[in-house]
Amino acid sequence: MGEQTGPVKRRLGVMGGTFDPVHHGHLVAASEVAARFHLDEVVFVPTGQPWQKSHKTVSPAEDRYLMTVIATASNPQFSVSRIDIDRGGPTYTTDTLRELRSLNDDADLFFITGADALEQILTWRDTEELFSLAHFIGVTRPGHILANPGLPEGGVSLVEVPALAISSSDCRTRVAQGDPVWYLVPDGVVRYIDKRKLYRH
Ligand SMILES: Nc1ncnc2c1ncn2[C@@H]1O[C@H](COP(=O)(O)OP(=O)(O)OP(=O)(O)O)[C@@H](O)[C@H]1O
Ligand SMILES: O=C(O)c1ccc[n+]([C@@H]2O[C@H](COP(=O)([O-])O)[C@@H](O)[C@H]2O)c1
Repeated sequence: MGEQTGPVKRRLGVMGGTFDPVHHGHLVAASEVAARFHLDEVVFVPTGQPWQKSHKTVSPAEDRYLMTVIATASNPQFSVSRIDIDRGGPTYTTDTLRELRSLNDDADLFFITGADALEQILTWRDTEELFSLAHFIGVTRPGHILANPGLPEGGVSLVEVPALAISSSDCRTRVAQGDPVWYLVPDGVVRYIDKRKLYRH
């Protein structure tokens, strides 16, 4: 009798973030991980309420969602999900991944995170469950050391991506000071920030 093999699973990348605004660092990280890990798709998931940023002012979820749609629209491998925004309440990645698993039962999930976020991951909610829901991929980010801070053996891969020293906070500060953000964020996002007068204080 021949060996029984199940159907080949889709490989779905998940890029969670506040995306206030989304910038080329996010897009390059997603694109590089998609290529290295042979992902079929990367879904960007803007946070609803990022509870660890509750001391900061965060732009309305609809603005962050629309900027993410604009930034990813030209790439057929990228999509954007509203699940964290529509769920309401503080955003926990365990909820995100559970929901994505039930919506994509034909897929294995790969959660993409920068070195700074990976450093903090043990402070997230329900960390024991977290690593059973997806494989985690930590990517390099200028100014942060990419290391596995005691995370489960085999549950995390560390990947070097082209270094882009861009952060959303720096983009917000630049707009507030009247400095350009052209080429730090996609052109459509520059125009959206301008149209909605975001980050001007
Ligand atoms: N330049 C970058 N290179 C690689 N990963 C990045 C980069 N910028 C952000 N990330 C990762 O993308 C995810 C979402 O990041 P987030 O939306 O918080 O952007 P940010 O630039 O870190 O924002 P802020 O400056 O407001 O904290 C996180 O996992 C973060 O580590
Ligand atoms: O699950 C948690 O407790 C948790 C705590 C902090 C951050 N996260 C997730 O980490 C991703 C990056 O978050 P941020 O705040 O750096 O944009 C995003 O998907 C967040 O929902 C998740």
